[in-house]
Amino acid sequence: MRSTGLIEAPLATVGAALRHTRTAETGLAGLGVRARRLTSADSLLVPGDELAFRIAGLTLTTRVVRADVDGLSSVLVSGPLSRLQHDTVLAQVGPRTLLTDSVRWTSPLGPLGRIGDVALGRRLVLGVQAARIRAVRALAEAWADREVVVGTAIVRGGRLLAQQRSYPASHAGQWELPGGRVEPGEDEDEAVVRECREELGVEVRPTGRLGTDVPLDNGMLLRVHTGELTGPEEPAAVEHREVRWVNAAELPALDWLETDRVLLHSLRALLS
Ligand SMILES: Nc1nc2c([nH]c(=O)n2[C@H]2C[C@H](O)[C@@H](COP(=O)(O)OP(=O)(O)OP(=O)(O)O)O2)c(=O)[nH]1
Repeated sequence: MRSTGLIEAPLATVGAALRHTRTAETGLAGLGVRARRLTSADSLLVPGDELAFRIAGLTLTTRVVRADVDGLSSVLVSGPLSRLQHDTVLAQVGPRTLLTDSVRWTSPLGPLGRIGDVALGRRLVLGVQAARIRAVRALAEAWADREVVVGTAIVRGGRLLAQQRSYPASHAGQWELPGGRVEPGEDEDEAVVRECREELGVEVRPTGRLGTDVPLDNGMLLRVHTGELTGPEEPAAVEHREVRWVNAAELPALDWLETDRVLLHSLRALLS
């Protein structure tokens, strides 16, 4: 079953809304479907997260297998179906984002199950898809006007540059990506170049984007760009406690800011 929706927000912002736990939980409440996250407590879903859905007295559990800027996929872990595959694919269409949601499932009951599919399953799935698209649209369109904080993923020789905060006390010692607020009159690439100069004393060329946006508690959106060093300077900790090049295996061991943890799978993919 396939449903589509056009959303007035950039791809990375729609990707974040799609990953937001609230989309799964409250988006479906109106249909009598109760959704509950079973694994991590982060606000954005990450691969490996499991969700339990209660529908008409039955429980169905799914696991997220992909959560990236181009969409979200999950598969059945347990429940009264023999197979379930849910894929949401996102594509940028000018300033908007096209969302295509497909659900494929196999009923375990043979011909009898197929009758049930037509009578109940299809109507329910269409309702669920419409509710999800409404929930994603509401969040993404509300977030689209937020101020942006750029983060920069600089990679060299299979290692990512991470920096350790020295302030405020609540975050001192935690790791983040170089970056900061986009200032008035500046675009995101310019902010990446300026922040890397100020924080690391290096020249960086922005090369693209990574992962979905991440909503911050301060009402802003964290948006990660990729970049490469173009000059001979070595990155130095100007305002930070330390800078470090980390490989894919070392990545999860650092004490990252909570917001950055939901991007680790995208950063790891960049290193491999
Ligand atoms: N630079 C950066 N900021 C991040 C990351 N993750 C994350 O939540 N943030 C947050 C921390 C801050 O609230 C905000 C970044 O703002 P900023 O770098 O201008 O730093 P700040 O608020 O401490 O302000 P300032 O005094 O340095 O100007 O975004 C990240 O990976 N890199």
